Amino acid sequence: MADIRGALAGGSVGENAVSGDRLVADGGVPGDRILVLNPVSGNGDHRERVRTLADRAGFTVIESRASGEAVEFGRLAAEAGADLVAAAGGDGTVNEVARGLAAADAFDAVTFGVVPTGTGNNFAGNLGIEGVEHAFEVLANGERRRIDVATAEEDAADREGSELFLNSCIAGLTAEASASTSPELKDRLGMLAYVVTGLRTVREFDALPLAVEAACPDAERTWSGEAVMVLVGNARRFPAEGRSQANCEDGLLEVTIIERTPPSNLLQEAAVHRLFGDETEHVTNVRASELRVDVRRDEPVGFSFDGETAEYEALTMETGERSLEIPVGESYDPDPE
Ligand SMILES: Nc1ncnc2c1ncn2[C@@H]1O[C@H](COP(=O)(O)OP(=O)(O)OP(=O)(O)O)[C@@H](O)[C@H]1O
Repeated sequence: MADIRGALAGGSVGENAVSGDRLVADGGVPGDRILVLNPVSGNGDHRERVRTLADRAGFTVIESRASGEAVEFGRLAAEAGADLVAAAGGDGTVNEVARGLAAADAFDAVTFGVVPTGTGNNFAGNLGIEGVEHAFEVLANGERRRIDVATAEEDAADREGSELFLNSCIAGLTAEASASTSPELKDRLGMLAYVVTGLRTVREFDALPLAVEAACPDAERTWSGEAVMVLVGNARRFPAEGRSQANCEDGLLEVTIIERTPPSNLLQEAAVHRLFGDETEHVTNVRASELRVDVRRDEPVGFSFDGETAEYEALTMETGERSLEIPVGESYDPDPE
């Protein structure tokens, strides 16, 4: 508790003076509702609106000032005893705050709220949360479901790397694809925008020699070969048609492996959509409770976890079934198929 009071009082959280002063003056628990706000997500025009609605709903607002800070604030909020911690931002901010809750080992103690103020807001969309005002209605009255949380651990001996994703993980993302994905395309296609850009910019030497091992409900499955990307969905799947929301209460990851094909086949967005069809020979789809992705070359590969990138050589992913309580919108479907 001292930590978050220190953060609030010490001015390390930007313009949180009003709530911070009041809470510190109280000398008590800094509110049982804390909202971590990314003021620059999306087009950055949501700050005052979110603050007003959050204030009405009784939240203490903490603003992130830099990348990564929302992880720390999520952890501090949970350690301070908050029982409702919300993230206002895009998928990246939601991911950061959830990582903070994980670091505090607080998934069983905290309800997590999502206020979509990012560019793609893919995770919020998959939970039926349609906008900022709607998010506050959902926080007040939405049905509270327990959602799977996916983790990825590095397979190195020292096991230093550990990641978390709520929505999706993409393996094989080049730095250029990640940097050159336009906000317009992200807005239109969500995470698929990275895939489209990735496939458009893929070059001969970008092929990924991969070995994939998947623990599927019926059997172990293995795949090896040259891939362009591996898409792993927790709340998101990558279908040819129909809903892109996955069942995110089943303890399973939706895995799509896109094999390398001649680049000319991958240039059109329509072709990318076709790629996800079941009939194509270039795509493998499996559902897995655990997935190991092993890169069979010397340099590491770019992975995007809910849009935040990091490099690894080998990762084992799994889901914690129904590990985090989140209020969801009316259109959320626990079993979208
Ligand atoms: N004050 C800040 N200044 C600069 N960057 C920040 C700040 N606070 C957070 N960030 C970073 O902003 C990045 C983008 O945030 P986020 O992913 O939430 O929004 P987005 O990219 O607009 O939306 P989406 O991921 O849904 O498309 C994250 O990496 C986050 O760490």
